[in-house]
Amino acid sequence: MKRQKITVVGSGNVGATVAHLTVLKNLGDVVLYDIVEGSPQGKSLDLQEAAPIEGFDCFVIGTNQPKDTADSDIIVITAGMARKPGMSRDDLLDTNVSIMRQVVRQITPHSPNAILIIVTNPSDVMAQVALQESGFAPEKVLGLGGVLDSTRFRSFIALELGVSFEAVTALVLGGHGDSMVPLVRYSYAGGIPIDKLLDEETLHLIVERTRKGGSEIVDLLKTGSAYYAPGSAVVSMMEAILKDKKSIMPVSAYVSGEYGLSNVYLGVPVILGSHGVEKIIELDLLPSEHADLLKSADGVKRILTRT
Ligand SMILES: NC(=O)C1=CN([C@@H]2O[C@H](COP(=O)(O)OP(=O)(O)OC[C@H]3O[C@@H](n4cnc5c(N)ncnc54)[C@H](O)[C@@H]3O)[C@@H](O)[C@H]2O)C=CC1
Ligand SMILES: O=C([O-])CC(=O)C(=O)O
Repeated sequence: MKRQKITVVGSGNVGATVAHLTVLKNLGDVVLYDIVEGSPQGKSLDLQEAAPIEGFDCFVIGTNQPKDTADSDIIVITAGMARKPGMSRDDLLDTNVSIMRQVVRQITPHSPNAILIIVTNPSDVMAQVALQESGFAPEKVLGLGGVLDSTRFRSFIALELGVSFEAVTALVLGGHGDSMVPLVRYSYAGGIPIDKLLDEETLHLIVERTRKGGSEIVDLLKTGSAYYAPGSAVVSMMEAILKDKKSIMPVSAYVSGEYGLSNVYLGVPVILGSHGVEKIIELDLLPSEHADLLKSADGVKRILTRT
């Protein structure tokens, strides 16, 4: 069987965490790429040296050469600036859009069959930039958002109920920003709808905390943004693709008519497998939920016009 090859662009907090989790789960060989000399090389050697203890059989290399990423099955792009307190994700647009264009132009021609997972913020807009620059099919380009926002939502519900984290499933749709749409109606603990277990006011507080989940970490860290939960979210998406799991998860996908929306990346539930986004699932939304989704899409489209 061919060894799977995963390129992680950007060897900073999120990139290094993704690389670490990837090898711990034995998902494939990892190439860590960055423009800064020494950082990807040092981090990858450090990771490689954990192999005998952790029992993984993956090669990890660090590089500043795009050609070393050739023939990757998945390319995760985390290159770019992270926000600091007081900034929104959209404030990163101008800096990160030029980094995204440069990275996609340099890296993707070496791996024409790869699936791209875009992490760099604002991630819905960056996914669209990556789509344009790569010329890849839309189902092969997806963004991180919903899986991270949903794991935060799930964590807050589990903490409030004092139950197993695993027992909670929950869904967050929309753009990965303050107008994301946590769906209480599609969230369960042990199969029980959460509105049967928590009162309206508590649910409202949990929804608001989820919407501001990224900022909550930024305000605590002060020097950058979250990376452990984002790393886990990315690796769960990678695993779905590499193992052709047909997982149902909310990812930022290119919608073409679904939910009455077109030509925009937005968090929607999809079936994720070896072909990338294999199907977008259209849920029956209440008028208020649909209105929230449209509002969130408008926000993404507004930023898109500035690229
Ligand atoms: N979509 C999401 O849910 C999330 C998105 N993010 C975003 O991910 C990005 C990365 O965050 P961190 O890893 O915390 O930042 P970081 O500052 O720790 O790492 C960024 C890395 O990108 C590298 N880089 C910059 N320009 C590059 C280029 N042209 N080519 C290759 N590498 C380049 C830097 O040298 C640095 O190593 C940020 O934009 C952040 O907002 C972070 C968490 C979640
Ligand atoms: O908040 C940020 O800037 C990073 C991010 O997207 C998140 O943690 O949700």
